[in-house]
Amino acid sequence: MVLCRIPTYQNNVSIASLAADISALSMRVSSYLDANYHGQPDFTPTSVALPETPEFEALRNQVNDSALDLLRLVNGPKNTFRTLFFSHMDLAAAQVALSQKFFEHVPDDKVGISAAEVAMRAGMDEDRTTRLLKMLATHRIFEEQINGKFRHTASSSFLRTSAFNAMCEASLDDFFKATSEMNAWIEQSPYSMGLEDSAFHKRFGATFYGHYEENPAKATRFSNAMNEWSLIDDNFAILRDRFDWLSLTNAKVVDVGGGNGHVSIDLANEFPFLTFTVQDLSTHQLSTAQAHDVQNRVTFQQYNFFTPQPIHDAGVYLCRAIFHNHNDEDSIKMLRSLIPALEDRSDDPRILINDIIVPERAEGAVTRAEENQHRQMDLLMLALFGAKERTKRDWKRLLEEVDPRLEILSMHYNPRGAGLIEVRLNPTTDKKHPKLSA
Ligand SMILES: C[S@@+](CC[C@H](N)C(=O)[O-])C[C@H]1O[C@@H](n2cnc3c(N)ncnc32)[C@H](O)[C@@H]1O
Repeated sequence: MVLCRIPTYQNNVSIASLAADISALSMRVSSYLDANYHGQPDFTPTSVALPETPEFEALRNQVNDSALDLLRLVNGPKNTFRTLFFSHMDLAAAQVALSQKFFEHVPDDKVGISAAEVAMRAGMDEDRTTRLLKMLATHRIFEEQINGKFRHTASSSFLRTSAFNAMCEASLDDFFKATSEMNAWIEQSPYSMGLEDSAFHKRFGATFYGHYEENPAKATRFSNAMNEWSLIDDNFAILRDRFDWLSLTNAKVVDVGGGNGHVSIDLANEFPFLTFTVQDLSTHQLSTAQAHDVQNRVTFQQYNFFTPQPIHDAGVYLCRAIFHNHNDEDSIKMLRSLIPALEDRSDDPRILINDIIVPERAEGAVTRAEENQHRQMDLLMLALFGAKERTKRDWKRLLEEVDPRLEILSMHYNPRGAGLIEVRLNPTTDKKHPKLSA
């Protein structure tokens, strides 16, 4: 007798079971907000900001998984895809609203303003302004009142006031345009990827940073966006708290590819005994540095991280968000450029990698909503740089290939973004016959 294995699906959920989950989870969210004196959010511009604690994030992610599944079941594939595959129209409305400054033109009051007035302030025609505003209002980004005037909601008000709009604009401008070339680029380059072999390069005819060197206004917007992004993915907290800075005997830090040095400046403010050298190739990045109060402890140096590291006496080589925008081949070159600076040292220096550690898959405490955000970053790195975000296994493989003596001392996953990997060069490991790491 042949026994057929019945496939099991993780997907055995029903509308009723999801509704029950959502109900229970929503009560927990609401109680959490009450217990922490947060107030309950609504769609008005004065709505409370949500907490960003790990407990709240975990709840929020679970609600997302269940609520999105419920919508998928209720809508079915046809309606789900109708919305998903046409969502670039929704994004296009936000793209124009950002570049035409709709969020600033609508006043910060309860009365609102007509589409004709928004159009006049934006310097464009009323017809298109109305259509774009109406699309946004379907997402509760602006509210269209019965008298036809548009006023702010919590979401539109957020984009009016938050510096996060620099990241939204960069995403809907350059990133969006580059990503739309992804399939054409893969057809052209099915087996390779890199800075000059990417969807971005195909769209703009230059590498990401090359394009920004030629467009200083865009470069400034990106630099602002990066500053703001660090608030969103919470990677400064992990950098500050998950490495024992106080234990350092050598308090000299080199921030490799440190941009305008904002991370070093923040660390310098937290730890007064540390000194920093911020290295970057871009003179534009280096020129926008604002070290102010800590300028005697934060210095800047132009340096290409594909060439040998010139500073051989630092205690920490910080590499924040510089590998995720390079493919493996380039990342290996960058790390190998550091090795001579770590060799024959009695003070046991560290490499600190502050980059995303992508979960292998959504399981256990990792929700699909959380994995989706990491995967968005992974594919963004693919589109912009022909590069990747890496899983724990990818990081181990990469470091082993650079030099078998590189030893991972700790890895801290961050559900909201960049994690932290502490690495040292273990002098006792045989370069040719490494110990097999666990
Ligand atoms: C994603 S940004 C990260 C900046 C900073 N570490 C941070 O976390 O905000 C990457 C940085 O690498 C710099 N960069 C790119 N190519 C470089 C190279 N060959 N040598 C040195 N820096 C480079 C860019 O100018 C940019 O500032």
